[in-house]
Amino acid sequence: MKTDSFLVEVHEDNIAIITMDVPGETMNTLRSEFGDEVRQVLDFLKSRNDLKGVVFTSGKPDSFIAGADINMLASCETAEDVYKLSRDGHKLLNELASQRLPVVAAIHGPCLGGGLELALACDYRVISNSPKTVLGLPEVQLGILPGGGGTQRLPKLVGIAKSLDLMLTGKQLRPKQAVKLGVADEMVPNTVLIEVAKKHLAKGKRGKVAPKLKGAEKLLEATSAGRNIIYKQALKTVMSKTKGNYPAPEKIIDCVKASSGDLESGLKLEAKHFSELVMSSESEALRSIFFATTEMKKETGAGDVEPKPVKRTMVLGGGLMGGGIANVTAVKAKVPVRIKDIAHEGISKAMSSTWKQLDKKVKRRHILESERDKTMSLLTGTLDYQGAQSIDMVIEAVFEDLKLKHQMVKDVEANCGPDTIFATNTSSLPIGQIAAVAERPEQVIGLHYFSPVEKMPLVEVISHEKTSAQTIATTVKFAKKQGKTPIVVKDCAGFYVNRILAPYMNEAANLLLEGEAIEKLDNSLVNFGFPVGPITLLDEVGIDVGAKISPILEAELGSRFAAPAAFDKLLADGRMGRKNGKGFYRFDSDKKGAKPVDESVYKVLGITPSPRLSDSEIAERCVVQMLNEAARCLDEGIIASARDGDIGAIFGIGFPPFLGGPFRYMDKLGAKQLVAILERYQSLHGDRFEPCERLKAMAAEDLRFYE
Ligand SMILES: C[C@H](O)CC(=O)SCCNC(=O)CCNC(=O)[C@H](O)C(C)(C)COP(=O)(O)OP(=O)(O)OC[C@H]1O[C@@H](n2cnc3c(N)ncnc32)[C@H](O)[C@@H]1OP(=O)(O)O
Repeated sequence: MKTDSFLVEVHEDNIAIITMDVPGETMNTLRSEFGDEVRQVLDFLKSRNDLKGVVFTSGKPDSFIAGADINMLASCETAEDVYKLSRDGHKLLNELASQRLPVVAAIHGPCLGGGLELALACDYRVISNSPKTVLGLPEVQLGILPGGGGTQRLPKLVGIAKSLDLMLTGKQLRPKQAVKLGVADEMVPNTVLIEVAKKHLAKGKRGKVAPKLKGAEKLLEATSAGRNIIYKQALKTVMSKTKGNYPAPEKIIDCVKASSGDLESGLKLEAKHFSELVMSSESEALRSIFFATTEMKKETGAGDVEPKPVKRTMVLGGGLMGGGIANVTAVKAKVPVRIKDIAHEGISKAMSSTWKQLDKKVKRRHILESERDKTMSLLTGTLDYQGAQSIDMVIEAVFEDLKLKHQMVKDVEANCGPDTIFATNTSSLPIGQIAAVAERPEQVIGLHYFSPVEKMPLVEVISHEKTSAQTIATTVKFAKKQGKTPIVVKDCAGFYVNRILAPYMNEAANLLLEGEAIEKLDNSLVNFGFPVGPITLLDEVGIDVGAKISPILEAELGSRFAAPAAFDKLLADGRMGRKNGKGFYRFDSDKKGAKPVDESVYKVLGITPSPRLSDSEIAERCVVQMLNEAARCLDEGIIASARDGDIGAIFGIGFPPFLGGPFRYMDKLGAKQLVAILERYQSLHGDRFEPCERLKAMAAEDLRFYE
């Protein structure tokens, strides 16, 4: 039998193979409109007494089911609609689970969210050993919880501690991990997936499963007192991470608590919490990030222009940034990269950091030794440009000095091929100025990575006036291969991310000089939702780096960028932050946990801390500076859209994801309200708070950035 999205074939051995293949879609997702089709399938199974079992699989070449359709969730108008959706799903999955035939899910490719919940309602799960196969319940990353029975079925299968870990982090399990945890029963090559799945059917219906637990986990999960310890610890960890800004994790814990009772009550509670979360502003914001990044995956950054292939690359400079860029080029993009440095030490340092990272993965059995060696063979070093003619893209990561960068441009043009792209990883110098000495300025582009390169998801691709569309498209495509989310921004001091970060950091510095204490400043912004506070960030980035960038921004963009003069005193006192172990915090303490403030810094700055403001006042003063500058960037066309501005701030700075980025947050506040706040601060603290024209115009007409 066949419906639009399901094909049921009965093989000679009387085993029914259900293949899900939603027409016209790249990936299968679960939608309420499939309810009738699933019912027809279940009725068909019921009608065939001759059947011995069922295998459920996907017709998509490299994916199983990517979860419930997020668009469908986003279009729900009331919590009641969502509740019904969840309960309808529960009913169908309960029926699948309780019908007389054993069912095996045969999984190859992503099996996420509702996809895994469907698989959990089956008796067994056989998965392919392909790196494309991942299993997980990532709903928490969308600000929701598994609403298809996952909060009840997973704990029954693998225990509560493992379930909480999976659901609270949203992590995706590779095949080996999935089998080890007991989420999947067997891992086999994709070519024999269906055959092996069929073999599991011989075991019949599964019945109740006792999670395979060991040691302390077993002891704790056996008693209600023990389970309470696990819940308490989970809540503590969650709260320390979320600062109460995300409602989903607490509700996940609540549902898992209910999983030790009867299934139906647990499912009802799950549907209730799920429906409230889908309607929450936090989930709306987090969903917007999913939609934006999915959209961005398809964009070239330069319209219809075809990118050129990048088969060979060179990185200039084997320092922290250069080493990181070489790493993602080899590890993620799997493209050969030559690290050119002036000294052997630079090259070997860069190569050994990638070796260490890969070797750790070998030791944890995440990759094979042969994979490590294959990746390492993509990394080579050189002190000169010999053989550089065939390089398609050079990425320079040398010292921030215009003269030096000019020399690099000239060297590359003299030694590489006529089509070689010169990408500069400058964080502050205008690309147009770097390209000024180029014979082929159309092949010069900015490619600004964030530190640590291996971890930070964003890159800014900066075109200057003469950059060609093909250079942009090629660079954007290559950055994506490196696993990055690129935003294309215009050439201006600070580009987008550092430009909106600078006034925020300066405001924190102003507050410090007004007497607010260092920990209080950091805690205020961490409680607001940033991953680290501004003073910690300054220590991490380097006080000297901040001091170098500030005058460039001030000269190009105006006095609102002036860094507090007292900061010169810090440099005079030899304070650069973590890199030289001397900054706002003490780096010499071996105590675990938060680093203590280096109290002597107050003396250097000539201040005595005397906190006056509340956490929210501190956060507001810093954040509105960032918002005002972000609106200016959009107005000036530095970023192409509010969406790019939101993704840039979230992925580059860690702007609180639950607020959806600065533009969505401005829409939430309302332009009128934001302008009023800025004007109040302007009257108190001066013109650096003057609202930009765009915001004033939007306030006058009550406009929003997003429809
Ligand atoms: C009731 C339940 O508990 C609730 C849920 O299940 S909520 C959903 C939980 N699932 C998720 O969060 C997974 C979301 N998807 C992803 O993370 C990624 O798409 C992926 C890892 C599965 C694949 O990534 P990748 O290979 O890069 O492909 P990607 O471009 O993202 O997606 C391919 C297509 O599938 C779509 N898609 C993937 N997952 C989707 C989902 N859950 N809902 C709607 N569309 C989805 C994308 O929009 C894209 O559509 P397009 O081809 O028309 O642009």
